[in-house]
Formats: sequence, C-alpha cells, structure tokens
Amino acid sequence: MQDKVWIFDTTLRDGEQALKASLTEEDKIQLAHTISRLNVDVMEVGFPVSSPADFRAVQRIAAEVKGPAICGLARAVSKDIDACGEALKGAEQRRIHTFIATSPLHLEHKLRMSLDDATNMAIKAISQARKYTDDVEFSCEDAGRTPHADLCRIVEAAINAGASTINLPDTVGYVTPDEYAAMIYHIRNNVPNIDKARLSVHCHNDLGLAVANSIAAVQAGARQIECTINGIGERAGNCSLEEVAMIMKMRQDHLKVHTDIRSEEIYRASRQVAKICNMPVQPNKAIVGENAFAHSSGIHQDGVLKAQNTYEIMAPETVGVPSNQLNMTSRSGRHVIEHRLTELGYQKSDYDMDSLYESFLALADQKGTVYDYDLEAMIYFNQIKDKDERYQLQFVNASSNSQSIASATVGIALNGELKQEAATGNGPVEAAFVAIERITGMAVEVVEYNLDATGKGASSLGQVDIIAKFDGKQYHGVGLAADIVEASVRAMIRVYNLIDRAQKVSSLKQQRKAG
Ligand SMILES: CC(=O)SCCNC(=O)CCNC(=O)[C@H](O)C(C)(C)COP(=O)(O)OP(=O)(O)OC[C@H]1O[C@@H](n2cnc3c(N)ncnc32)[C@H](O)[C@@H]1OP(=O)(O)O
Ligand SMILES: CC(C)C(=O)C(=O)O
Ligand SMILES: [Mg+2]
Repeated sequence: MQDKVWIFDTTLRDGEQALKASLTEEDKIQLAHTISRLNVDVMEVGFPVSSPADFRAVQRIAAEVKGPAICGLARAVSKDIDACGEALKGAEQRRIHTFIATSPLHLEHKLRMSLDDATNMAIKAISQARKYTDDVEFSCEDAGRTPHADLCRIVEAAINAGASTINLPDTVGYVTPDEYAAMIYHIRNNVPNIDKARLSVHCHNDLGLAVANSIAAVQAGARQIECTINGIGERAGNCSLEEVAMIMKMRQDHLKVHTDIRSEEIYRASRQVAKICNMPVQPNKAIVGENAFAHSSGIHQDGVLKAQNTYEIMAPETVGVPSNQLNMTSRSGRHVIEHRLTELGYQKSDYDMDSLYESFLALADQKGTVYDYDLEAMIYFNQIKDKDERYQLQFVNASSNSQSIASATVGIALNGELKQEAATGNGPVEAAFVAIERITGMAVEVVEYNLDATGKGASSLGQVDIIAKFDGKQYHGVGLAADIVEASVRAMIRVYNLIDRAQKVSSLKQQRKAG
C-alpha cells in the first residue's frame, strides 16, 4: 500500500493574500465549493482575526462546505486563536493553524524576542487551540532559514503541547531541494516525539523551486503539502496544487505515494480561480496553461497524430481539459493539415496538397495562426487575396468627450461603391461598430476585444484583436493603426470580410455538391 500525501489547499488564505483586491464573502464561498470538489484533505480559508468580513467568510464556509477539514490561520496570540476557534465552530472537521517565526532574522528584527519566548507563545497558543479542536497545526515560519537544532526544540515542544501537524515552511522560497530534504530528514531523525505528528511543507516560489522543494520533502518523508491553485500566493506565489498533484499521479511509479485529488476537476478549478481572483494563468503554465496541451510544430503534430503519448505525458482529459489542440502555424506540416481537413469532411482528392501547402505557408507567415475557414477558403480559391475583399475601409471620423455620448461616421467601399453611415454609442468604438453594422446590414456579436500597444511610447501603434461570432462561427479580426478607433474599425472590417468569404465558400460547396 502506497503512502498518502495530504493536500492542504491554501488558495483562500495564502493565495488570497497576494490579490490586489481581497475576495468577497460570496467569492470565497463559490471558490470553497470548487476547491472541495477537488477532494483536498484540508482547506485553509482565511485568517479570521484579520477582518470582520474574513471572519464571516470562514464562518460561512465552515457551515456550508462539507468534505475537507476547514482550517483558519492564527498568530500565536490569544485573540487570534479565539477568533479562529469561533469562526470554525460550524465545521464538521475543523483545524486551527497557528504559527510563529523561528529564524534568527525574524526573531531578532520582526518579533524582537528569543526562541524560548517564541516557543512559550507557541505552547500557549496550541494549548488554547486544543480547547476548540483536536486538529491543531503548528508552523515554524521561515523554517527554511532556521538552524536545525532550533527547529528540533520548538517542534518537540509543539507536539508535546498537542499539535498533530507540524509544518516547516520555506516562507521566502530560499532553500534548494537537497537542503529542504535534509531539513525534513533531520527533524524526522532528531525529534523524539515526531511519530505523533504528520510533517507538512509549505513552499514559496521566489526562486521557482516551490514545486521541486515540495516533492523533495515528500521524498524525505513529509506527508502533507500546502499549495494553491495556479500557484497563487505572496510574491512569486506558493507551490502549485495542480503541479504537485499531477507529479504524484503521473510518477507514482517513482515516488511511491498518492493523493486523493480528483484530477479531472483541476482545469475547471484553475479557470475559476483565475477569473474570480483576476489572476490570469500564463499560457505556458504546466498542467493548466492554454498551451499545456497544444502542439504547434509539424514534427510534434505528426507524432501526436500517430501516437498521442509521443509528446503528451498525460491525456488532457485527466486534468479536465476537453482535448488537445493542434495549432496551424507556419511551423506546421502537411500531416496536420490533412488531419484537420479530414475532420472537416474533405477527402484527399478534394485538394492538391503541394499547392495547398504553399498557400498555407504564405498565409501562415503573414498572419500567424491559420484557422479552419482559411483552409477551406484555400481549397476553393487556392489562395486568399486581400484585394478581392468585399469591404474596404475608406475613412472613419469619430468624436468623443467626457460629457456627452460619442459619435462616429464610417465610409466603406462595398464592391467598389462608397457607403457611409453615422452612429452614436457609449464610446467612439461602439459608435463606429454600429455604423459598420448599418452599412453591412449584418450584426455580429463581439466575444472578445483586446487592445495592445505595438511599439514604444506615445507613438506606438494600437493593435486591436476582435473575436466575433456570426451564425454560430467565430471569426478573428486584427487591425493596426496609430488611432485606436481606426484600428478597431479595421479589425471589425476584417471580420466582415472573413464572414463574406465563409459565405462564398459555403455556397461554392453547395454548388459542387449539387453539380
Ligand atoms: C507567512 C505568512 O503568510 S503569515 C500570514 C500573513 N497574513 C496576514 O498578515 C494577513 C492578515 N493580517 C492582518 O490582518 C493583520 O496583520 C493582523 C490583524 C494579523 C495584525 O494587525 P496589527 O495588529 O495591526 O499588526 P501588524 O500587522 O501591523 O503587525 C503584526 C504584529 O504581529 C506580530 N506577529 C507576527 N507574527 C506573529 C505570530 N506568528 N505570533 C504572534 N505575533 C506575531 C508582529 O511582531 C507585530 O507585532 P507588534 O505589533 O507587537 O510589533
Ligand atoms: C503561515 C505560514 C505557514 C506561511 O504562510 C509561510 O510561512 O509562508
Ligand atoms: Mg506562505
């Protein structure tokens, strides 16, 4: 039987500490339900003494969220322990987590006390916490920079006072994996009552080692990892839950431990945390980043199409990602194009791959990603010529000020004939879009609108990216101009031209079927 490693999620405590705006009570409740679906063992959900709102949030989660033990954080101070104990009263399983710093640096400069004083405060706090629950965790803050002998003294005293979990945090993300493992071994071998407690680790990512340190600690005998979804937390963040959980799942053969995490819930939880916490996930983030299961180069795509595990060590579905993604770019090869066209219902006899690939590369070099509708257009028109576009921008005039609604006039050459319309809106971009809608007679739904500066300083160009929906399909338009309204209008006109081309492709397809 393999050992279980407990997963202690602290997204709603340490993770929340890093946010620009604290989470509301409702946000916390929603996320607490999501985190409990991951089947974590313990959820640290706040610091009840810190504010009335945090006290209420912890109290509500304790009453409403079933499954994991609900935990609150408290300094080794009487009023913190009472606040924590009171807030957790409604929980089926409750844990009080109390802590005090033990490193010489923190003792001297922050707490301004000796290790003996800190030890006495810890003993008092743990004994007080035990009046509320049998499940008390004690942390030696900044353990990573604390001499091993000092850690042994305070840990032994904490266990004698009634702590059943001992956490040794690398609070400032300073230590290396071998040093961290050595610390865990030292504590296991030199604290006489250590068998009465579970050893826990809590790593920060200042040097990018939080996950590696946590795994090294597990290999040295730690049996609880403290972590957060997407690795959010103070400064560079905490150890990421999804990464350690998947390391222990995918490398059980080597690590010989397991967790109870329901990995299929990971992606959903990650997206909710990113959204509610307003902390986007970087695209290349392991496990949950947008590119974690995306393949963009021809050799990789060919490999994955032949056998998925050539370039995927885990199936995307294992972490709740619906499927992998094969991006078509100028680094793609013929195999992926053929595969995509087969998925779209084409047979090899419908196109000449060599000439299609040539057009594909030309387009991919020009615009980056090639979409399905581009491929189809290439089949029907062989190549895409901008001069054939139905809608060509002639001019845009927009005016706005802080006191009245904005207005815009747009002129578009439609099959060579100038059409112009004026409209108003909440801002000049909206007004211009309404004017375009009037000219084209078609309403599109803007799903995403992104504005970026290309270049430096005030002379930089505005780049607008629009994802718009029309008739169930999505279209991507990009516009670049010194004026951001013009960039927006150019991006939108691109969308209308893509819709026009898709409509032409679809009527050609029907004619071909009929004839
Ligand atoms: C490593 C970590 O992540 S620890 C958790 C960090 N999280 C937070 O700090 C979020 C919640 N914190 C808060 O709301 C506030 O800081 C409070 C309510 C805890 C305290 O607020 P204040 O009383 O105004 O104190 P302030 O935050 O300015 O200073 C902290 C005080 O706690 C002391 N302290 C710090 N850690 C501990 C501890 N573990 N045990 C006892 N006292 C401690 C400090 O020495 C300082 O004491 P001093 O006032 O005697 O100098
Ligand atoms: C409170 C403790 C566990 C902490 O967050 C840290 O040391 O980083
Ligand atoms: Mg921390």
